[in-house]
Amino acid sequence: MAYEQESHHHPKVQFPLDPDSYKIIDEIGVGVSAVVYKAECIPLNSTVVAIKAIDLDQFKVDFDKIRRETKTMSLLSHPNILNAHCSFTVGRRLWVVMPFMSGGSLQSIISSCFPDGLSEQCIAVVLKETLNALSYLHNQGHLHRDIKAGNILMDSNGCVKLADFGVSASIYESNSGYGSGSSTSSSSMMLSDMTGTPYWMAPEVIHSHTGYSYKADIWSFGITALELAHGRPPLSHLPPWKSLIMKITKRFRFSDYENSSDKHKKISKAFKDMVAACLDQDPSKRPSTDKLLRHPFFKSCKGNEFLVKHVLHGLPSVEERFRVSKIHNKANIDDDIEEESGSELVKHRRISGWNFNEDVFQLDPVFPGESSVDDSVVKQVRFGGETIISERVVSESSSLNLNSPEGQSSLVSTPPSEEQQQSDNTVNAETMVGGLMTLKKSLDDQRQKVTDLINLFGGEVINKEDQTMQLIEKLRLELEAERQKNFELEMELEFLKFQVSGASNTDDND
Ligand SMILES: Nc1ncnc2c1ncn2[C@@H]1O[C@H](COP(=O)(O)OP(=O)(O)OP(=O)(O)O)[C@@H](O)[C@H]1O
Repeated sequence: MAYEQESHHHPKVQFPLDPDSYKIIDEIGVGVSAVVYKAECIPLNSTVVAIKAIDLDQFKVDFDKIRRETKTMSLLSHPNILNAHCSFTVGRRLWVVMPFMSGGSLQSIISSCFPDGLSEQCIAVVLKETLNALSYLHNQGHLHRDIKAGNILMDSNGCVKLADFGVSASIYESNSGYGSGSSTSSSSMMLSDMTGTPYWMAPEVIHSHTGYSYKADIWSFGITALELAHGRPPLSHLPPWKSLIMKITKRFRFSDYENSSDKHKKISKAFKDMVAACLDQDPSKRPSTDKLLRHPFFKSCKGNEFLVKHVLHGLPSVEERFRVSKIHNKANIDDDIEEESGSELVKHRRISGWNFNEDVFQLDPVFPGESSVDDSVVKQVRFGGETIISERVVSESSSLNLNSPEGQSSLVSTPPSEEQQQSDNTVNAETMVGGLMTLKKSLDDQRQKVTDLINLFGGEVINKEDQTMQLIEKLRLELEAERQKNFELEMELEFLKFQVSGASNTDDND
């Protein structure tokens, strides 16, 4: 076994390092590459634990690195950080045994019980505790790299802990290669290897000029704030690749997250101001964790009992919620399939630009022919005293045209106005290539997810997909052969021409 078993800390309580000591009770979550179980540790009085089983086949695992990092992580200790009990490999999976947090993740809480988000008072408690954890990590010289509601867990006392730091983080990281002091300097390397969904990713991580820094954690923290407030991260109504394009083309702004369903939601000035600071495009302008902790939004913040009363009270168990969400997801997939066949045209129409809709605080797509794209005005929206939106949307003829091969949609922008050019980086080739690589990765991930789901609900479609792929491959080969033949014929023709002209030349000479 390449990875030695590792008991993480607390020498008093030794969690056993073999799978047989654990009795799996229920599935409580699935991530991109892991399944999370509720289990009992039999030799330890059947202590309830959570086990995250990570599929190692998906990662280029560097066991030495994981071992080193888990050692370091186990030395970290903070009331708002969830430390794993131990970890060991089981076949091709890494089991990370950790305390069971009965409330589950904030993501699972909001998605099943608070679809329109939590109240600001609850958010303040959750974020403050998260910030305590993040501040501790940053002050110890560590980055989290995956701040999101899915990684913030709550126990039965309303205590909030930041998770997915340590073993799993180091796996994802060893795969991603971005990070402090990393020898990976090629941005395309960093991007092509990047894992995870992009909604929480800071623009500079995608652009990759500077790589990941503390301030990228702050960006993700800001996105998480919006996620808690609205029940989902900004742009999540778009597929990940589109959210990426919007960021690459700098079309992502703070207000993009607003959708018409929450337009009546009252958001306090302090909250807007705090989030706007975290989501500054310029990392150096984003506040540090310590500065954030002093922000007025966290003044007169309630305690954990408040969360027990307003969030946990009456909440179904995490396993129950997971069961329901699984059924719900399946229903959604069915809906999508139906919708796809019915309104394909609408969904696959090309988009010629984006118009900022001030009334509903969102970006509306503009379809070719509707010609409502204002191609002369630089739109600016002021928000909390700062200019958040500075958008120039122009007609189709000019510059960047990301036309997907399927002709699904395209985003079009023009060269920025002079004053914009000074402040805005224009999209360069490196950025585009990097971004597209990330995009490809994201699409691959999505494809994998869809494949997994299809497998889960019966594999028939897979065969169709396989057949289609085979057909495409066959056609590609045929096309290639055809091209080769054409080429040979052309060469032959050239040769004949040459011979003919050579012959006539000699004739002339004669
Ligand atoms: N220690 C734990 N106690 C209780 N529930 C947990 C625990 N760890 C994870 N979960 C539940 O399992 C779900 C999935 O966890 P996981 O970390 O795999 O997912 P994720 O962070 O949403 O996805 P990703 O793999 O993209 O990071 C969480 O949303 C949470 O509800």
